[in-house]
Amino acid sequence: AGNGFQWSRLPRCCSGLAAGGAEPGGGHHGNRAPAQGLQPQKQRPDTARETERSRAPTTGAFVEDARRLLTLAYPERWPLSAAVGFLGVSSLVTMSAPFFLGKVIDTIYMNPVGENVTGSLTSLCAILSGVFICGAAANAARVYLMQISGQQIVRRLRTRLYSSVLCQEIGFFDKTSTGELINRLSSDTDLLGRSVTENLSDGLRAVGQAAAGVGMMFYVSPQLALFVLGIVPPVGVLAVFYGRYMRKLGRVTQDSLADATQTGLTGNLIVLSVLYKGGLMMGDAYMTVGELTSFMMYAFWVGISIGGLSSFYSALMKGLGAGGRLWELYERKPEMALNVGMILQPDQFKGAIEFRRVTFAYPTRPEIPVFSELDLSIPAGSVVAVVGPSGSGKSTLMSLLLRLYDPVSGTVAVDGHDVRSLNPFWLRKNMGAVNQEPVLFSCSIAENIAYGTTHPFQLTMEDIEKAAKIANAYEFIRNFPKGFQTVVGEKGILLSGGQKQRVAIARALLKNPKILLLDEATSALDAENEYLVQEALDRLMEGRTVLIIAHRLSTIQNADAVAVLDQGRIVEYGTHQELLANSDGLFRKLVEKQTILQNSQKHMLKV
Ligand SMILES: Nc1ncnc2c1ncn2[C@@H]1O[C@H](COP(=O)(O)OP(=O)(O)OP(=O)(O)O)[C@@H](O)[C@H]1O
Repeated sequence: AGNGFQWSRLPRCCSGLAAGGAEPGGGHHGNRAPAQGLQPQKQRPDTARETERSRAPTTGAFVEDARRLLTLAYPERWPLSAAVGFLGVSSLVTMSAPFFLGKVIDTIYMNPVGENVTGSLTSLCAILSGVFICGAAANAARVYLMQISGQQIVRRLRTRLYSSVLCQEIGFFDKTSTGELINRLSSDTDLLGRSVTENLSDGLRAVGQAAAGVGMMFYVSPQLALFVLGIVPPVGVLAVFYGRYMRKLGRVTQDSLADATQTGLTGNLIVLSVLYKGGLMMGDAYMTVGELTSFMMYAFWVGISIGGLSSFYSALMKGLGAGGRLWELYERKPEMALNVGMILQPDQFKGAIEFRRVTFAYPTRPEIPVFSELDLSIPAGSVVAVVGPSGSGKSTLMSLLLRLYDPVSGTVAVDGHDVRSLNPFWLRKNMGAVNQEPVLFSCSIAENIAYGTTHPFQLTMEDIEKAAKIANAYEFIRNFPKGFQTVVGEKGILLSGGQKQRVAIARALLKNPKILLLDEATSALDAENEYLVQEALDRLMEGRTVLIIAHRLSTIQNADAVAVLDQGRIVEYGTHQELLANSDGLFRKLVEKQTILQNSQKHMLKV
């Protein structure tokens, strides 16, 4: 770490897709099998919980969701408790305001004519101003604490969710779109975070204020309070019928207008009735003007609080809805455990590969088999080129070998061991992959080269430079003003195709895998770049078992054996010469097609 890299910035992709995609040091799963001989494989996790979640929501599920929410908020219990305390103070001040404002009005009205009210009015208003300022300060403290706690909860939630996403099997990403995952991570976490903080405190405040408001209405005038409570239900019923009638009259799009009219009508009727009854009571000297004002203000607060409760309810439901989607991802166990299973000792690990009667279909298309009873053997240390028409499954062979997917039947074996029994983390650590579009990350070239090695902390700048030299990448990297510290942009966008490939080759060289998977998908490299990449690849291939998706005749000619893939099986297998000798064979036809293509290109160039 002393050479200036920011290791913490290296992406920790659990799936290990890139040439060096394995996570150094066992990652955060921590259940890495000890490196001694064969280790037993653990049971595959069940997905029962997932099925359970997809059922219709029940009271049990609701309670369970609420429990999860509370667990999430638990680490923030102290700031949240303080916020609830401040909430109590500010609500108390808010709810005492109408009472004291009523007193101020009575002080003004009730003083006998000619008496100086300045003294008592000034002190009352000064005290009240002080109390209101304290209430506002308590409210500010509540908002601050709620915001901070909410952000902490969202951060924690996002971190957990993100690592859960990284640990899923590849099939999961075939089914789930990136946009959906980003939505889960950004807006759903935000909704949920807010529902346990802001919405909950708003809800608490609404309940508290409604209860206090009703209580104070009774305190100020029990008679008027009883009268109001007596007329609210019938007026409410009236409003519902009126609203329905409006809806029938209007189109569906005018629903909100009908609702608004209904609310306005209900409120106005209630205010009118309070003024009527209160006015009569004042006339009979049962009530002062200040008391009637206080009463009206409390009635308003009760109305506002009940309105707040309904928006709190809808916000809470939104939060719970977002939670339902989040927990599913949060608790999803990958169908393929990442870091359990056998690890082969160096003396047992030779790198022989065998596909035995493999039948496979992608999980998203189970009805379309890619392979049916496919057999292929690749002896340790040999180079086997796979050729075949587009879509015949050449890349799929590699995916099965990396155990990104499991076959439906048959086995994929490394040194005689079914890859399902091997530790995927270990397996991927010992496989390198270089393809036309290498996976580069938006960090420095040095970090990209070092990514995926077993002990990145022990690497020196010399190691990285040496790998870059062998990969024919050193020269172009040195020519950048920042050299190895050049940041390559998202997916390495600031590098050319050939440069990206050479960085990927340097990365694979450092990783030093026993098995190499090459996909030389027809790339649009110019002659010089192609030569440099080919030379680097030749160096990389030395002394390894290589499975190569071949497009160039030169590669096919140099391979120890060529396997021709068609219709889900290996239809021809042998050396280049042997296959070429079969005039009816598919290989011969593929080569002829390519030769024709090359001739036509030559012809076009001459013209
Ligand atoms: N993730 C996936 N989910 C579903 N089907 C897939 C997936 N990846 C590939 N396929 C399908 O599987 C078949 C084999 O694809 P594959 O990419 O292995 O072929 P290929 O021989 O490498 O093709 P090419 O030479 O064009 O790259 C194709 O029909 C393809 O549409």
